[in-house]
Amino acid sequence: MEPTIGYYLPCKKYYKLHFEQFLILCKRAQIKTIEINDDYFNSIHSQSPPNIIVHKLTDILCREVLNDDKMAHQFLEKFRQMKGRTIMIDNLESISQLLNRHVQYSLLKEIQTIYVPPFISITDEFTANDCQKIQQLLTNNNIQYPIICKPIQAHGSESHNMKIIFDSSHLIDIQYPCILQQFINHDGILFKIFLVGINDDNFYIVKRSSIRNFTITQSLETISFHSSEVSSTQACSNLNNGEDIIVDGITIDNERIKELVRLIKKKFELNLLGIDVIINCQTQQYAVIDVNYFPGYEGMKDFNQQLFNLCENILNEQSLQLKSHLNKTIFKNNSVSLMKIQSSKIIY
Ligand SMILES: Nc1ncnc2c1ncn2[C@@H]1O[C@H](COP(=O)(O)OP(=O)(O)OP(=O)(O)O)[C@@H](O)[C@H]1O
Ligand SMILES: O=P(O)(O)O[C@H]1[C@H](O)[C@H](O)[C@H](OP(=O)(O)O)[C@@H](OP(=O)(O)O)[C@@H]1O
Ligand SMILES: [Mg+2]
Repeated sequence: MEPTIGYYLPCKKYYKLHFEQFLILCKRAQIKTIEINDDYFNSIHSQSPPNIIVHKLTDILCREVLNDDKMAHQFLEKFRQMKGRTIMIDNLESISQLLNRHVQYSLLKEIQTIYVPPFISITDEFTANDCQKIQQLLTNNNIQYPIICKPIQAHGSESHNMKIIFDSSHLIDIQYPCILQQFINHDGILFKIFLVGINDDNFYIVKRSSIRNFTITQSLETISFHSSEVSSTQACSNLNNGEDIIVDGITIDNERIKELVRLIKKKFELNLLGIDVIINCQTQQYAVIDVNYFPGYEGMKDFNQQLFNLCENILNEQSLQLKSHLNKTIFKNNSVSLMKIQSSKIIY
């Protein structure tokens, strides 16, 4: 029977990735593909589940975990019920660890050799309205101005509105629940590391524009921005470096990134990852500021081929395991019948 790959991708993601190219590669390799949607689940009893499911369910996961949405929960349960019969790229529990910035950063911090800029989390109204208390927490955690305020939710439309705050008199501007993180001057350059987990070496580094350096000599008004304004491929913001500031010389050490990728992949047990790294322009320290599940892979020309290779590897492994299982069963059955023959010989 030909193997099957199921997929669930929001429409926007499907087109952005040119996912039809992945489907063509599957067809050429005689791998069946099927879209996983309500129609699929309504007819599921008449078919065996796919060998693999590729998905971006982060929006639905957010609705389930953070908003306690019943419909989202019911939909996700259908995927969970396939556990053991289907390999999910990737596991829903592993992805959930990235949805809340506090959880994500805390897990990253557990990796001793990885630097995450210091942060605190503001999750209750009482603290959010008490600027003195927030300042105390910042001081206790050795966090200096400027700071960056990020929504605690890491995925979805509401999660990319950020603020840069320059002094304690503007702590009133925070929007909770959020994390407040030390702003690191990094010469306005961001490195996006895109990973397709065939092996630890399989990553691709893209350089993007980012927020320019700040030197605080006086109190500044809070700056609000959307992360795509400063770091998307089309970004052209007055928060970026001006054209007169040349930062082309900044490079990143491939070996250090390789180790960072290995550690983060192992920690989160995920195959499709985007890791955002900035380099502190004073200390040269590498800082991980964000880990995204199933990012856009913009700039990586052969993403669909890479994803196909990953799926093909998994299918090959599955079929090897099945063969060895069958061999064992045949061997076991043969020995059972041999024993029967021998025992019947004894009897007769
Ligand atoms: N600690 C920091 N110091 C300096 N700049 C930062 C820091 N954290 C984030 N930034 C800047 O803010 C931008 C958005 O931050 P972050 O990546 O956390 O947001 P996001 O909305 O989750 O991004 P993405 O679109 O990649 O999911 C970064 O691209 C970078 O330019
Ligand atoms: O620039 P990248 O490839 O990192 O862009 C990502 C971005 O990191 C966000 O995480 C988006 O994901 P959500 O937070 O889940 O909305 C991605 O959106 P998507 O529409 O491609 O799934 C961006 O690609
Ligand atoms: Mg993110």
